[in-house]
Amino acid sequence: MARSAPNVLVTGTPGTGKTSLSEQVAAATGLKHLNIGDLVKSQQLHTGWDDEFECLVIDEDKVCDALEDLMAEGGCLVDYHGCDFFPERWFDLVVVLQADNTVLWERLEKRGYSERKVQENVQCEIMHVIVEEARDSYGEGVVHVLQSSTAEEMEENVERLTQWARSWRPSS
Ligand SMILES: Nc1ncnc2c1ncn2[C@@H]1O[C@H](COP(=O)(O)OP(=O)(O)OP(=O)(O)O)[C@@H](O)[C@H]1O
Repeated sequence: MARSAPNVLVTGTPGTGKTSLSEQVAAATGLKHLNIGDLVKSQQLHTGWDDEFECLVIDEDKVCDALEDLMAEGGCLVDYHGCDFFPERWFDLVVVLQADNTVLWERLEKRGYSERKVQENVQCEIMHVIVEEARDSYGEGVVHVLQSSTAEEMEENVERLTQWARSWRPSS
């Protein structure tokens, strides 16, 4: 069955601005913002805590099961720092946010992350890990990389995604 509204994935290294962007686009378009980190916690879609990486270990199968019906309906804005385990067929647009390394370092430090965790995330950004993951997992025309270091860039990204969602039409 064809979706009546588009599904968008907003991905990128932690701290690049996925949640801030998704909240504003959802408010402007009526798309449903699904913050996967929050969903994992509230619905216990994990297998426990990883001491080494200082995070919950997400149960990818459970997350996909929990999302399947919503994604089939369409109109979802999925916000998560990984993207290779979602079915490719779910998304009409995949946005990868990137931020300047120094800016990202400061944002993560401000959150109270340990120095090691900040370093690992900034390293991930430098190596373009999520961009590569997105390009390996989704079609060329679907993946768009957007910069999100400044408030102006955030504003432009909100505007771009809002316009895109408003002009999207189901394929016949
Ligand atoms: N383009 C931007 N300009 C200025 N500040 C920004 C920008 N993007 C994000 N921020 C700020 O950076 C911080 C992290 O943003 P946010 O929580 O949206 O990131 P995230 O990618 O969703 O992180 P996580 O993956 O950990 O949930 C917030 O304080 C937010 O206000």
